Amino acid sequence: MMEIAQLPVYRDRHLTLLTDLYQLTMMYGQFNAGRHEIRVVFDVFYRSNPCGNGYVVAAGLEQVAWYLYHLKFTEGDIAYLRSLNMFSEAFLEYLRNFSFHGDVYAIPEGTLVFPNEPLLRVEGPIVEVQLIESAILSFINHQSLIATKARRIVEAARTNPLHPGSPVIEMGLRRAQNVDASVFGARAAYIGGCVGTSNLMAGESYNIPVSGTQGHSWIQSFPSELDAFLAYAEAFPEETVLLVDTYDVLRSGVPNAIEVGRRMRDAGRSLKAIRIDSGDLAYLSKRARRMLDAAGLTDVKIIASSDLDEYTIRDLVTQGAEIDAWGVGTHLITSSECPALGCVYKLVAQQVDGVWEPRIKVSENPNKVTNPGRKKVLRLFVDNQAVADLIALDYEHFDPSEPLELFDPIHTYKRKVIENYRIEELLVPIFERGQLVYELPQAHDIRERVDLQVEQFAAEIRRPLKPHEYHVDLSQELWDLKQSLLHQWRKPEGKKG
Ligand SMILES: Nc1ncnc2c1ncn2[C@@H]1O[C@H](COP(=O)(O)OP(=O)(O)OP(=O)(O)O)[C@@H](O)[C@H]1O
Ligand SMILES: O=P(O)(O)OC[C@H]1O[C@H](OP(=O)(O)OP(=O)(O)O)[C@H](O)[C@@H]1O
Ligand SMILES: O=C(O)c1cccnc1
Repeated sequence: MMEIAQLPVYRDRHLTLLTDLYQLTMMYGQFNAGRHEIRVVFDVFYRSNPCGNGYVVAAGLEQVAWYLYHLKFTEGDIAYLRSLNMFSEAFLEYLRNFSFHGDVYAIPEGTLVFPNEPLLRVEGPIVEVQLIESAILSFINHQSLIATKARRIVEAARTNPLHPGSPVIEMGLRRAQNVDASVFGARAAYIGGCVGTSNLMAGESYNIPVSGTQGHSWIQSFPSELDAFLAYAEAFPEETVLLVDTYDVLRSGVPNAIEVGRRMRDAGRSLKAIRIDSGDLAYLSKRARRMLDAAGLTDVKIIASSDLDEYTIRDLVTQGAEIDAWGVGTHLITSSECPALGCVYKLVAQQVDGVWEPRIKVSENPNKVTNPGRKKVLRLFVDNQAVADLIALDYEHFDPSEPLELFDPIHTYKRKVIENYRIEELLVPIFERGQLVYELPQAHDIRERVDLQVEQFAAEIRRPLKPHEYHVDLSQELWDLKQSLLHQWRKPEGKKG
């Protein structure tokens, strides 16, 4: 954790009051009633995949770990809370010694996850676990969303038969919703599969490869486009990328780039790439390719940028665009098509006299009824393909040598039996009694994990449009428990917890 605390993105940070006031009002109410030590369990989960995707790439856990590790109220925080005239001095005094003593289990970053399964399970004294809801959701919602969007864009770029594996570079800093969205967004984009970022703070913080070309201002500031290109090639002889669309791509930009390319070749160097940032990218890239090839500059790559997203990239690929690499900003860093992931944080169990009691939130909408109890998430594999995730109560045991009947928790007539399966338990310990027990992986290791994860799922689940729904089922015991609690709370008098 000390290493992470030194990362530029976390330097001089203090986020304890990054919470909603109602968390403090609930904490105070519990404290006032002498209930603040009651132990509870909350689950973090979302209900539907963003952008019509078939899955989400889990991300944001590192930020959660940093936040919980550093959670404490400063004198400044306490003075501000006092100024609200809502809390007693006894409560403010209690906050002075506050820190996180709970347990956190989480699905590691870079794992493919699905609706309704707990991505995090947080256990601890109710006041502590309540305070952290807002910040945890903000970290997980943001980074998981951007990692998922990035994955969609990267997968689109990989469909290019002319340039298989053509890389995507994240360049959205200027369009991101401010500092954290840009830096943590760049991290998430890298986890999702981008090869690098233009954002230096993200590069410095997370060891993400950085890259940069030049803007139109560079070209405009010289007497001619050729002068600008030559000066750039002089300054960066090993990494010369020339922006060719300031005046006229085919009449001026590409011919000038070819001139620079020839001169570099004569000097024993090589022009690396041109970048086209406007116009019809299919037409211009094909024409530019022909012109470069005709000049013997077959190694010069073509980078495209200009309001790209996964749809435009796929479309350009089908048009046979000669694009070797993609620079993507706005639509990636803001996930403009689907601007929020809906992770929620729900109370699922509470300790009463030392015994865990399940809790449920009832809703008219069956999809919104929560899954009660302390649970685990099991991923079931048959022949190394993930076939379903099973949410079960944490004490349940499954013997993979015995057949297992799975059923849809809403349409229970939909059933299937699996045999000779393998189980992977997804939730791993992150904090135990307030101590960080998890070694946080590097961003590039998480990125590699995504590639491995994706291979475990059928193509039907991964396709970008109307994917097949991956099964997330409940164990029989959990389903029975849910039904019994539902019946109990739907009785007119209900039962108070
Ligand atoms: N061949 C193509 N097929 C589909 N979409 C394309 C193609 N070429 C470019 N696009 C997309 O069309 C849009 C063009 O944007 P816009 O009309 O703002 O003009 P522009 O060419 O970027 O010019 P400028 O940056 O000078 O305003 C971008 O989103 C770009 O990604
Ligand atoms: O298009 P995006 O996916 O957001 O990618 C980043 C954009 O940022 C830069 O544009 P700039 O700020 O100079 O504006 P402009 O090119 O749109 O004029 C760059 O030239 C890209 O076009
Ligand atoms: O390096 C680039 O080309 C770049 C960086 C940020 C935004 N647009 C372009």
